[in-house]
Amino acid sequence: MPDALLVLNAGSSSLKFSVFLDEEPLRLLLRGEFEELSTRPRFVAHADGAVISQKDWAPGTQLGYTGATDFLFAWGREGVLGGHRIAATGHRVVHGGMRFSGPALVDAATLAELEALIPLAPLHQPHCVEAIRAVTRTAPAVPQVACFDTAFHRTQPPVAQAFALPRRYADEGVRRYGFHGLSYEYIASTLPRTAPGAAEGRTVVAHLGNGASMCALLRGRSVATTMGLTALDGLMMGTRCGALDPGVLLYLMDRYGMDARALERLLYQQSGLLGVSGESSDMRELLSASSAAAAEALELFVYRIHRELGSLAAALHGLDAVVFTGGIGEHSAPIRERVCRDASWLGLELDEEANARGGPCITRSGSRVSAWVIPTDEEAMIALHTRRVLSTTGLAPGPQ
Ligand SMILES: Nc1ncnc2c1ncn2[C@@H]1O[C@H](COP(=O)(O)OP(=O)(O)O)[C@@H](O)[C@H]1O
Ligand SMILES: CC(=O)OP(=O)(O)O
Ligand SMILES: [Mg+2]
Repeated sequence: MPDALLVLNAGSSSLKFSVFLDEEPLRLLLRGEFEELSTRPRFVAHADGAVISQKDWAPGTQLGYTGATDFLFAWGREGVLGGHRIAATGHRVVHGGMRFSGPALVDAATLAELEALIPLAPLHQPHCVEAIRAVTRTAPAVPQVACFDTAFHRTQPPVAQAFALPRRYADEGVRRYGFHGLSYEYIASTLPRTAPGAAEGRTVVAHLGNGASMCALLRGRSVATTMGLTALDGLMMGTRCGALDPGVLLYLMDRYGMDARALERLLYQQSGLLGVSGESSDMRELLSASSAAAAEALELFVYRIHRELGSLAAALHGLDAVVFTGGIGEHSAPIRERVCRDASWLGLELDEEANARGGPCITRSGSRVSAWVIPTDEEAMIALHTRRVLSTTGLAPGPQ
């Protein structure tokens, strides 16, 4: 009987999980999510498209990532895994800093390094560190593998990773890292099958979810991306501001006496779609809202994507294809349509019907630049990395 691989993706307020069977190719057994972990926790698990388990906690319950992980392992022992043993847990870890350019087996030293990177990803890193600690406590014999959002971008040329700051800051690691790398890596791995021209050429992938970024791929390798040292830079996001004149920070500090924590709250949690609309960080809600502020938030969201598309096309010295992915990129035809219309000067001719259908190709047959909708799967990428690390470190379990 094949072993199971558990994948944990700790987001800013949710914990997504998947269980894959270690077959060739990997087979998804079930997946699910905990939402609103510190306010109104909910758990749901799906298998073969149907809900197999659900639980709601009382409003105000502080389940947290530790409580969620403990619950998940206890639930797993109730028979839902059909006797498959969990051979390893793979985690999405947002920041790998300078040290990690590929997945790594977690030990005490690795965990300490991940913890030291918390200030660089305050919305994400504390949660994956907490999930790793919880698994260590609940299932100490299960090996854990950290898979980094930053790793895929380490192929970028030095100039794309540089800030124009005095050199000593770069030497201590103040440079552009980029994120959503597991998503981009997954998309790059599917291109030869789904969009062969894009796989061989100059492609910009737009990962548009709660967090949003874009990546320039040259023959499937990252050469530039919109996020930087932290997951704040680049596009406007659900609650994050994206690119900002650094002078704004100086102004806010002088004018309002804001310190680092106050700026962190403002830039990570109160800005973006939420800040500009004053209503919601959720794209679905804004698309159905009627206020002028919601319309302005959408206009700015699309404008920023278009501006970054031009910039990444410049980094690629041209453009052959655009890929939309992430919750918004995969599901919002109106946002894709607005971006593609703005990008018509690049030679992108939208096929409205194909776009309304959700693709995969959403441009007309003669379009010089093609555009695609490709669902991402960060969890599958993590499972693949986890399996590889297990086999290269000799931890892959033998027949049972
Ligand atoms: N049908 C849809 N139309 C428009 N936006 C959608 C749709 N479905 C999901 N979204 C948006 O996707 C975003 C969440 O993206 P997702 O990639 O799931 O988030 P996360 O970054 O938390 O993984 C939300 O803004 C949500 O409103
Ligand atoms: C890095 C990042 O922004 O991740 P997410 O989209 O999950 O918030
Ligand atoms: Mg995401």
